[in-house]
Amino acid sequence: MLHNVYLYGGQVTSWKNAHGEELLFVSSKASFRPPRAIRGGIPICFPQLKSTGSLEQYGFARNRIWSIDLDPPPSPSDISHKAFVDLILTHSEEDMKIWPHRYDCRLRVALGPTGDLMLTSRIRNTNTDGKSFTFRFAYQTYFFVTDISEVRVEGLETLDYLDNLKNGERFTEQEDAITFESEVDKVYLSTPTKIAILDHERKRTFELRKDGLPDAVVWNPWDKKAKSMADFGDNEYMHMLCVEAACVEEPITLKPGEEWKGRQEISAVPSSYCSEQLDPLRLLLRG
Ligand SMILES: O=P(O)(O)OC[C@H]1O[C@H](O)[C@H](O)[C@@H](O)[C@@H]1O
Repeated sequence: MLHNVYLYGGQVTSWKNAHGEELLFVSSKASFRPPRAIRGGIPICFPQLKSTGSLEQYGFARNRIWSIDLDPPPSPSDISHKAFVDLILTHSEEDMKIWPHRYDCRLRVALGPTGDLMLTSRIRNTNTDGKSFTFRFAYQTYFFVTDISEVRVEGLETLDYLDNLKNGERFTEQEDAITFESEVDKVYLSTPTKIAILDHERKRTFELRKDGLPDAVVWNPWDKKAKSMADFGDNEYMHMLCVEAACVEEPITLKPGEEWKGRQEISAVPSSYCSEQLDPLRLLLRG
């Protein structure tokens, strides 16, 4: 059996392991109304996050039709990818009325030799008027989990975070590991490059590795908010967790001709996975 990945527009909507098990969450109430993003999978959020600017919530990229990129820039990792597809989104006349910039937003979706899902985004400023632009970005990844109350996230302990449920106020995480018993909507700042999501019930660990994306959003709407969302089942909050490699606190600025790159890789491994692997100091000591 092969590892599988499915795409809908610029959004990964399914990622299956070699046993055919779905690893991403997609709501049973997700509404497929192209080009709108659907509730689940991995929507790409660009150039705005939340309602921090004048654009639609989380920017327009997740609600656009992307094209196959027939002329992607060469990538040093080409040979190690088992299978990949290159997509591109560029400025449209319509979007330039709301965000007056020219850009190439490229996305490579690749499956590694052991089924890892690798997403690489490259955004280039192609403005011809000499103007820089500024943006934020997130891979809004919905992981499928068996039972949220049995899930633990490691790698974010002791970090500072902005709590979206408290008007974005800044706090420091006090818990040894992050567990879930109510609504959570936090932006962890300057996070390590590896985060682990342990699904105890399924004895499975997702390992998320990232590059170029310093922050990580952790979100679960829990029961009350779930009921208020039209495209989300009342009890589906039990089976999902968003952990999003993102660039939230410090936006990225590109001058004309400049390019930014942000990567996210996720693996699903059996839970003999050890949290020690996340501790860079112990890794260094081990040499
Ligand atoms: O409904 P959406 O615009 O897709 O947003 C869904 C959720 O995404 C993120 O994870 C945010 O941190 C949440 O505040 C938001 O509610």
